[in-house]
Amino acid sequence: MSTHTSSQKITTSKIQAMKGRGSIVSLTAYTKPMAELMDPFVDLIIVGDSTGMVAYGYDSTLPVTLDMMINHGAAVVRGSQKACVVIDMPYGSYQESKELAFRNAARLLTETGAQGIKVEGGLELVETVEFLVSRGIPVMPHIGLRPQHANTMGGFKAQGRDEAAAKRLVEEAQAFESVGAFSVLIEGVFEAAARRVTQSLTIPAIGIGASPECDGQVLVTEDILGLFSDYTPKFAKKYVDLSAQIKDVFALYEREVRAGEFPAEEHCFGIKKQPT
Ligand SMILES: Nc1nc(=O)c2c([nH]1)NC[C@@H]1CN(c3ccc(C(=O)N[C@@H](CCC(=O)O)C(=O)O)cc3)CN21
Ligand SMILES: CC(C)C(=O)C(=O)O
Ligand SMILES: [Mg+2]
Repeated sequence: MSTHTSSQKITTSKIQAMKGRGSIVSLTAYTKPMAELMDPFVDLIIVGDSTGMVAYGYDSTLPVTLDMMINHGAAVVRGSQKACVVIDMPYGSYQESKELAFRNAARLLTETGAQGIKVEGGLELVETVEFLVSRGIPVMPHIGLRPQHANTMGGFKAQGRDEAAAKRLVEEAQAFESVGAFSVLIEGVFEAAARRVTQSLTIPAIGIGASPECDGQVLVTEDILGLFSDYTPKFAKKYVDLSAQIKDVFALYEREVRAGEFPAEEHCFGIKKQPT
């Protein structure tokens, strides 16, 4: 882990100051090589607990542990020069008490070098966010569709459809802003609600499946690359089908090995001629 704060690194304060200055660009990453590839193009890298579903094959994000997030977070930090890195707190690591939330959030920052953490919640979490921010931890609350709450929300359902729901999202976002959140993430929300939330804040609202009304956009990287297809959220645009290209390479490799065409001479340590 780097012990010096690099001057070119985008801080959470810089992300906060990007409100109203054009769209903030963000993607998820779980590994060093992927972080390295996206770093020049994004302002913010989110180490998402979606890794549980994307990389581990779980059918929800609930089994993801703090240790998993620390390992992925440290890998992503090693691959990022410039982008701000924010790590998801996994289910069960912050809901019980603000003290436990602080202890676990501090581990995420100190053991990875990331700049901030993200927690899923509503008004019940405002006190915790205040506790963390006042003790030096930049926090991005995640509102709207909250995958860690799928069991009590009837699955992965879009949020903020009616007036009451939109009003509640605005209340939650404003409460988080008032206790010092540097930004909010808003997921799976109807456009009108997303617009109201974004316009009601002086901190940026970064959206996933929350319309172009937000101050920035994030998507799960494997979704845009065509590397994940267990399910496809409506909002996940597939820019390329890398799965097909990877399968072509595997098929070619299989053919060459079975045909004895690989390895060729240039891939071998040649047998040294014995002096006779
Ligand atoms: N690969 C991946 N991409 C994601 O965006 C993502 C994850 N994993 N894991 C964590 C959560 C789960 N997410 C999801 C998963 C499924 C839907 C989905 O299928 N939604 C349907 C129904 C919406 C509704 O009924 O209102 C859709 O059509 O989008 C949405 C978000 C978003 N996050
Ligand atoms: C919404 C995204 C950034 C997320 O929380 C995840 O990937 O886990
Ligand atoms: Mg998440």
